[in-house]
Amino acid sequence: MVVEAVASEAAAARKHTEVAVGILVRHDGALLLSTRPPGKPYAGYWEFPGGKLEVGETVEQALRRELVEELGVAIGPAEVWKVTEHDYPHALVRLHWCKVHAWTGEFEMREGQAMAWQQLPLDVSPVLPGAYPVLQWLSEERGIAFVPPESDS
Ligand SMILES: Nc1nc2c([nH]c(=O)n2[C@H]2C[C@H](O)[C@@H](COP(=O)(O)OP(=O)(O)OP(=O)(O)O)O2)c(=O)[nH]1
Repeated sequence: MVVEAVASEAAAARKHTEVAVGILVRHDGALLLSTRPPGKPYAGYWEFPGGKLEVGETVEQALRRELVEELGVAIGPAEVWKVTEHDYPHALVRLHWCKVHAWTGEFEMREGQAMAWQQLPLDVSPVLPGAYPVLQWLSEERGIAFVPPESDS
């Protein structure tokens, strides 16, 4: 159908928003999640810390900047582990996921978020649907089943 063809061309032409995301892993394996601040799309949803790349930034640079801005911590080395995409009504995002095992500084919620160290399976919800694939992989690494909630996707 013509309308569908036009819609899919529009989707194909839609520009990706590049996002750096940090999976902070504590010595006991717990993962850091925080809530999205008021005023942003999906406010109150749980997510891994991170944010959009600014012009000229690498993923690692953006992640380092975002974690200082949001949490007040300086991260050690961060390499991209997985890259995923999610098509939200507000944006088509490409998520660059980095596992981070070292950081310095005290956690300070600089944007009024809540934070929680979580073992898998998570006991916080709702979680941003764009994070489901990595939750699946992280769960597989630990031999745990992950079932994405159907209502949020
Ligand atoms: N930080 C983060 N973003 C995620 C995750 N999963 C997921 O789909 N996203 C999406 C949601 C947003 O569309 C995008 C991140 O953009 P953002 O608006 O939070 O970034 P930002 O802090 O740079 O925002 P801004 O205030 O500068 O606009 O990535 C996740 O686990 N963590």
